[in-house]
This record gives sequence, C-alpha cells and structure tokens, in this order.
Amino acid sequence: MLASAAEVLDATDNPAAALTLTGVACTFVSKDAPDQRYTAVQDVDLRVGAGEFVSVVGPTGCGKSTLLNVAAGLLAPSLGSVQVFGEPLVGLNRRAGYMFQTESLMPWRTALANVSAGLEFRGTPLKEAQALAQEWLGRVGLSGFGDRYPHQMSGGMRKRASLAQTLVLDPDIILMDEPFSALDIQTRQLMENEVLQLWQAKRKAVLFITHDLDEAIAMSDRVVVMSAGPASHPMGEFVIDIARPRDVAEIKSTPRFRELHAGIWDVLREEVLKGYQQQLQKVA
Ligand SMILES: Nc1ncnc2c1ncn2[C@@H]1O[C@H](COP(=O)(O)OP(=O)(O)OP(=O)(O)O)[C@@H](O)[C@H]1O
Repeated sequence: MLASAAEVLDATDNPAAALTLTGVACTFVSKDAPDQRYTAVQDVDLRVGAGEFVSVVGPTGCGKSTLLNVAAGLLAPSLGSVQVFGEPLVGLNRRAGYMFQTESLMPWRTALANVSAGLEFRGTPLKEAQALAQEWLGRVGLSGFGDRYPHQMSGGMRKRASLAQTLVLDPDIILMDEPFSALDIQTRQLMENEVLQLWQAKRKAVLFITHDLDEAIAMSDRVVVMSAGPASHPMGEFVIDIARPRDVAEIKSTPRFRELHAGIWDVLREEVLKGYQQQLQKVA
C-alpha cells in the first residue's frame, strides 16, 4: 500500500525515529578533474522508526550504498542532515552496526575471535567478550564452529558469523547493504528467515539495501523506492502490511505479496530501465 502523505508526515514527526535523513544530497567531485561533479542523491528524506525494518530498493547505481554510508557516518552529506535518535550525527554512527556485501571476517581470527573482536576493541574483558561471542555463535547456528577460521567455513557460515559479529555489539540500528547477495538461493532464504527471527526478538531499527524486490517485501515493514540517478531520491514508499512472523519463502506465493510486488514494480520498472541505460552509456 502506498503510504499516504499523512502517514509519512506523521512518521517524520514521530520522536521515536531511530534514523532521520533530511534533505540529503551527496555530490562527488572527480579527483582528476575537480570541475567534474556527480550528484548521486539529492533531496532525500528518509526515516527509520525505532524497531522498524525499512528496505531501500532502486536501480543499479542510484545511490543506495551512498545513503547507507551517510547513515553509518562514513560519508558526510554535501547537503542536508542526519539525526540518530533525535541527535545530529557527527562522525561515525556509534549506535549502528553494519553488515556489508563484502566479507567482514578477519582471516587470521577464528569464528569466535571474530565475533568477540568488536567487544574486545571496546574494552570488554576477554572472558566476558568470549562468553558473549559464544552465545551469539549459538544464536546463529554456529555453536560447534567457534574454532574454525573463515577459510574453513562455507559462504553461508561466514555470513552467519558476520551477523553474529554485528549483533553481538547490540546496536540500536542495523545497517545492511545487500548482505546475502553472494549466497545461493536456499542459504539466502535460511539467512533471511534467521535475520527476521533475531530482529523479531530484539526489534532494532534496520535499514536494508537490496536489489531484490522479493527480499525487500518479504523482510520489511516499509519499502522505499529510489529513482534512477543522477540526483536520485525516494519516489515511492510502500507499507508492507503482511502479518509477522513471516517465512520469506512461503509468503511469496500469497496474493497480498503478489499484489504488493506488482504495485511496487510498477513504480520501479521504469527507473530500472533508466538506470540500465545510464550504465550502458557510462560503459560506451
Ligand atoms: N566516492 C565516490 N566518488 C565518485 N562517485 C561515487 C563515489 N561513490 C559512489 N559514486 C557514484 O555514485 C553513484 C551511486 O553509487 P552507489 O554505490 O551508492 O549506488 P548503488 O545504488 O548502491 O549501486 P548498486 O546498486 O550498483 O550497488 C554511482 O554512479 C557511483 O559511481
């Protein structure tokens, strides 16, 4: 269901927002030719409520990762502002945990040591850090694998360990950039269901970036559709009114899922085609 203007306004005013981007623009300046600029995103208003699961979908290169980097505090916007639980974000977003597409595990550390690393860096005593890491390895189904090094684990196991590595720090906001795109479809569905179960138990705010509209609908409370770049911005926002708990594989065959998919794809299709044309022009 396309969110009404009143609903969006109401959400923006809600003081419980975990993350609020207001009027955000990001312009990149070419290192070799400073007069060449590219505005990836512009006029972006985006809000993630406390405990809300929001996905951002959009054509390739539209600026999804750029927005996540802004939310993480890794990239300062050229214009606009970011608020975290009502406070202006300055520097790194310390209330957020990240899970990116790329591998985050340190190859020289075991699974257990990888999961405990963040706590150790924060100054948690080693024994306590290891106990918490072991607990989280159990939650992601890796109890017996704490002594394995990343190269001794499958892709799915490494993703599980990365998930534990992110969640052990108990962040209030979880930022995920296509975390499961490298996995085969079965493993991916298992991981998606596991993330939903963990999220349901802890109800953190999640900003989830994905190319995959099915995944966005299956996981989220709300799906935000970005326009094709340059100056990409949200052009549609859909409330996913499908009951939870959900099984991501099962709900895809329900009439409501298909209806939502058709509605969102209607908005997204043209932008995907534009984005694809732009990619071709860049290559040519
Ligand atoms: N540091 C940078 N310097 C210059 N241009 C950049 C930089 N980071 C991103 N861009 C450009 O900004 C645009 C948006 O990139 P971004 O990676 O955010 O898009 P995306 O939607 O996440 O892409 P994809 O869907 O392919 O992962 C792209 O055209 C990219 O080339």
